[in-house]
Amino acid sequence: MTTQKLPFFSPHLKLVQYQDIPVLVLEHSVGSAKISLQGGQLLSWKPANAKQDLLWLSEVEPFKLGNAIRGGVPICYPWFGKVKEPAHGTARLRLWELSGQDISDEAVLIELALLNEKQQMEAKIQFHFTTSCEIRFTHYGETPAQVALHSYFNVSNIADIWVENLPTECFNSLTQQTDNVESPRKVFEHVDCIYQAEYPIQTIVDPGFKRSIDIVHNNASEIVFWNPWHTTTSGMSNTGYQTMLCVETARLSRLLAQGESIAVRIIEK
Ligand SMILES: O=P(O)(O)OC[C@H]1O[C@H](O)[C@H](O)[C@@H](O)[C@@H]1O
Repeated sequence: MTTQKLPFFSPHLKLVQYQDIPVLVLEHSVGSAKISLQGGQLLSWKPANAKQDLLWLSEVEPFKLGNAIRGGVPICYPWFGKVKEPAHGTARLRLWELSGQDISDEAVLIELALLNEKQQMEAKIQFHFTTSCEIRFTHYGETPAQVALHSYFNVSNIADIWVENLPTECFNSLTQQTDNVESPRKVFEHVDCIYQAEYPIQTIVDPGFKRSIDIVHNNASEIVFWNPWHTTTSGMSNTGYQTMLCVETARLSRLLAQGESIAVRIIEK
């Protein structure tokens, strides 16, 4: 991948170009992160001393404007899924603006805004990096909206990991039926299901990477759980599914009201 350097914002934050896509790159003592301005999408988060990225990003991602980036934490907004075109809403395809930053020795806050054609704020996203990373999304539009923080987690091998603290019932989007499922849950086939957000924390246990990841949801109503397995998926190689798992923090049935926020905190243990 070629990167082109653009003007520096601060010693810790710079803007680079990944093919067509402008990307903020943070290098700080709390860790390193990359945020695409298309989509306001966190692409990478590696806390200080972490051996592996917490987030998965497709190794075949073409970084083309107007093409949804496969990996990181896409923001699906103002709708989720294929209820309308484009799938998962327009926010992941649009350019967001850097609207604030606050960088101290112990913490970094980066804020991006999604503006409409009248320069009014439709939505805001705040990334708060400390020893963990919190992503907080706020909806400002008048019309109630859906949102999903569609996190792709980086795992050593999907065959060896499991997820703790999910409910034992979910809606299977593939069969359109409610299923009873095991908890802790392992993934060994195409899975696409929606859980009620009964428990605010899930944990991905990954013995291969010798770590666990806590996923702490705030103000979610659903958790979406997805791995495409061998299903052909745009922007993903045919082995991509082996090293990723999506556990998504969502508001699907209970729409976000104007001014309301949803957040996820990602903690490596
Ligand atoms: O291919 P995309 O539009 O990025 O969607 C990727 C996936 O997102 C969510 O996890 C949905 O539940 C899946 O049904 C969908 O396949």
